Amino acid sequence: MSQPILLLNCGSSSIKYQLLDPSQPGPQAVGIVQRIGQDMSTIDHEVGGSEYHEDIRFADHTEAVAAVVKMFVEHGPDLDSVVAVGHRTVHGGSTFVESVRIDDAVIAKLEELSDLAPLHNPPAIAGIRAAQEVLPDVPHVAIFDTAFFSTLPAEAYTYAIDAELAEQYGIRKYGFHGTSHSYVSKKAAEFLERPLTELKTIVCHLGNGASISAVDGGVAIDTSMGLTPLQGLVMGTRSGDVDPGLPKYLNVAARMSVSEVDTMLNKKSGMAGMCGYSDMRDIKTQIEEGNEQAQLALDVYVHRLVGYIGSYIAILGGVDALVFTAGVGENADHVRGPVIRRLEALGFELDESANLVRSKEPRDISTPGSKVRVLVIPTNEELAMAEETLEVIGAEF
Ligand SMILES: Nc1ncnc2c1ncn2[C@@H]1O[C@H](COP(=O)(O)OP(=O)(O)O)[C@@H](O)[C@H]1O
Ligand SMILES: CC(=O)OP(=O)(O)O
Ligand SMILES: [Mg+2]
Repeated sequence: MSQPILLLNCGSSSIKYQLLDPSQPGPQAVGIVQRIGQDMSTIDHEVGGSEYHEDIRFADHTEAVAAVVKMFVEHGPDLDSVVAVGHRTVHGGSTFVESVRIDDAVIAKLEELSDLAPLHNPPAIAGIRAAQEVLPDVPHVAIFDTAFFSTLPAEAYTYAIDAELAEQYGIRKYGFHGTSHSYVSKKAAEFLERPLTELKTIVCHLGNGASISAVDGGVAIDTSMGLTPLQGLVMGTRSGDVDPGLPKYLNVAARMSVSEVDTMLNKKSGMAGMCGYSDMRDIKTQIEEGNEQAQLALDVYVHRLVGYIGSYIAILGGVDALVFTAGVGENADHVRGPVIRRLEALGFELDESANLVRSKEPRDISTPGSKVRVLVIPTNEELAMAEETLEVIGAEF
């Protein structure tokens, strides 16, 4: 019996979606809306071997979700037989450590958590509301980015701040992109034909948002994002790590409010802040055209990443595989190349021509002599979300 599930993955700059039927191989439809909120957005919808593309500006995720629904209406498949919808929901806080069926109380809690994920929970809530309007009679399930990191040891998730304050306000490292880090670390073990339980893996999820995790035997032991998805690596528009003294300094020196500083760090920093471009494709073009600011921005991005990789090798006590995934990790050889070259002293050796190969398949881009396997593994958050959705609705049937 056909039981398609609709999966909506609202990222900060994109919406990825799939219609998946667990009884069928491969998705029935797959699509992506990109560059939401930028000068021009795109939507690509793929069904039964046909591809549909439109260039339209979507100011926000509500407009983008409406366009996704329109694609289904115009080009199919019919959404009438959908049995459930799975939504990527970034911040679960301490309330949600596993996937849940969405009701009004869940939405209210997600709204409360919006302050902690201002670029993510509001789009996810917009996606949930829009999808509930189109498909009011089926269960909607929230799958949390934070869930995979609920295993972090206390020494990794505790901030060195006033313990009572931390307890009262739930201040700790939560970690994000967990569905992807979990999926990709399992895929790495499969690709290497080694038991997950014996593998030390570092996963670099480099998209518009970016995070890195240390996974020991399938269990996450550290990750770069924190209380919010702002901490850690350099991202498209987010600063990642800065001196915690910065808000106070800007408050005094530039008379910026806390909220202005927060907006600056989330939306006007990272690659966009340093060189005016948030998209690694544009940054590549700019560097080729001699833009020195773009080159500096890439150098900062690579420097930060190399530092985290070195730190996670130390925390893991060694590493078997370093994995690149998500938009930048899967596609940007001009990011992977400089990172691996700088890790040569630690036994990493890049196969330069393998690094340039374009593919949607998992692949090894290290030389046979490299002490660490360097892999590119396309993430598939939607497939992992489908499994979660089935588990939640299965338990309720
Ligand atoms: N062909 C490519 N070359 C370089 N970078 C790319 C390419 N395709 C996508 N990207 C990068 O991937 C990013 C989007 O990654 P993605 O994982 O889809 O992000 P998110 O889920 O956070 O919206 C874009 O901002 C762009 O920088
Ligand atoms: C949590 C996060 O940063 O997600 P995204 O990469 O989709 O923006
Ligand atoms: Mg993403």
